Amino acid sequence: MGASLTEVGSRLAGLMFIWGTIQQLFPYTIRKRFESLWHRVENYFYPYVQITIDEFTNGKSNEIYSQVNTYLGTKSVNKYAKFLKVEKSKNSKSFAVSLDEGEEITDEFQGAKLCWRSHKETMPDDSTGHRSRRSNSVPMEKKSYTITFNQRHREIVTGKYLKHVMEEGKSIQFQNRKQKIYSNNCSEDWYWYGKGMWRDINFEHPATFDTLAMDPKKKEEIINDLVAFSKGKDYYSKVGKAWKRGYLLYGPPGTGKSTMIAAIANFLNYDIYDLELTSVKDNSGLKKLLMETTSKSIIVIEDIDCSIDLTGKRKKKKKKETTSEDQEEDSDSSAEKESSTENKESGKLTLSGLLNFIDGIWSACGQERVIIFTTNHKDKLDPALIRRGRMDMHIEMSYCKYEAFKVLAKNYLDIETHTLFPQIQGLLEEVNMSPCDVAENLMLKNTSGGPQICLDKLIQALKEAKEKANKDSKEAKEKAKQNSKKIKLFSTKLVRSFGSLQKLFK
Ligand SMILES: Nc1ncnc2c1ncn2[C@@H]1O[C@H](COP(=O)(O)OP(=O)(O)OP(=O)(O)O)[C@@H](O)[C@H]1O
Ligand SMILES: [Mg+2]
Repeated sequence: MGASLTEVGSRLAGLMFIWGTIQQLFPYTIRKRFESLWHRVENYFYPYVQITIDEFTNGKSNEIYSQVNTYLGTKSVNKYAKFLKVEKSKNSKSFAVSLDEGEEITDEFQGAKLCWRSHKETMPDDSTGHRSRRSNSVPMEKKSYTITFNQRHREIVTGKYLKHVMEEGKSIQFQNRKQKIYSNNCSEDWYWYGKGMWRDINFEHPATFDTLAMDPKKKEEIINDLVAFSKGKDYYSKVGKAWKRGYLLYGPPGTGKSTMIAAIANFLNYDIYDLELTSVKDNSGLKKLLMETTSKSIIVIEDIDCSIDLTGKRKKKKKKETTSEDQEEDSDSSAEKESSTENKESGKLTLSGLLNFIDGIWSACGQERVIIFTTNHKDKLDPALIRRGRMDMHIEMSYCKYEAFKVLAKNYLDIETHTLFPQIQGLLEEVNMSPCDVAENLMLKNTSGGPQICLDKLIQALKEAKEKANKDSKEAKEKAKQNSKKIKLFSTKLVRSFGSLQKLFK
């Protein structure tokens, strides 16, 4: 296509000269006829349309250019283009390939053949106002891509193909970017790259669903739910729901709630916003934080029962400092009753503010978002906070059972079976031990020892835990017995004194 263009150009110049003469010599109606004839002749000799995509438009970087650049980079690898460039930016996981200047590549879409060409012009010194601000050794460059195609494919290209290129480019860029974890709770001297209310750092947690120890059926259910969610754009818009999903992870400490969040983030390739509610001043602060989050992200509130007082008052920062008073208040609270009074309270973070954050009208300001709460005490949470629709899936992270142990044994010791497994299975049915504690025993600290040493260590720990549990339950029974004796003694004394009182008054 490229070689014939010069030849066609000289023919066109001749025809333009003829057209100029016609315009001067003939009246309007005749000129109109010539005009339509001219277009036919033009289309006969050169039936192509060309679109230019500049790197910058009106001084601002052109988003389409970068998406086209990424799209063509992946195409060029398959299409055997000869002159390529490789770049790696700070925020991407791997390098990106792109076409070198002057290189051409062809593409096909729904029967249309398209020719892409990369261009670079070095701008003269006085051509731009920005020139003076730049170092003299770095000349200003104008980069662009052109796409040339037969005009009969104009509709396909402008209507569908360019959209396809942009979406593909965007998706490749998204997959290739480094995941981030954002926090709203950082000291002033914390090292950070971002601006605004969130501070970010690269997220590089190795947890995946393969390394997560839990019941395989439950795991599969969660994975299926996540897949359905991530592919659910059309479904959510069809049913008129904001494209978001809430997960409540609950269970004792060390059962893998935080690990599950990391596994979900890695599975979906989403960024994480770790929201520390104790650092949020009031409801409007919460709204501002929400507005600064991006789509395709997970908003996490860990230990939700310790973060905000359900009566609307703020709790103390340290999570373990819940007093008995707090607990009483919690159990009495009801979100529906509160919301009316809380809304009147200004300058505070309230439960109704949090409910609005999750599924109020503002929560739809970004798409494809997952919200995750974690708690050790599901029963302490207000039902309004975790009702379906807000927290769509309630996932219990439980003590380590045999199936979960097998995952840990494979991850930590690289074994799928062992003669000690049946004994461990029996013990795990009797003893409550968190995956965290099981994993600690499986750590190969002395590599020469092999799996046997770790499994023996685990059996020993399980036996000790069993003994302790038996002892504790015996002590508890003994205490209960003594208490009931005391109560009996007290009640007989009470009956006796009541009897003697009755006699006295007779
Ligand atoms: N289900 C699990 N699968 C794999 N590893 C686990 C699992 N549960 C715990 N672990 C291991 O134990 C460590 C602690 O787990 P994690 O922080 O996820 O527990 P948690 O439930 O969030 O605890 P807490 O309630 O105290 O926040 C993790 O670093 C991980 O290595
Ligand atoms: Mg945790």
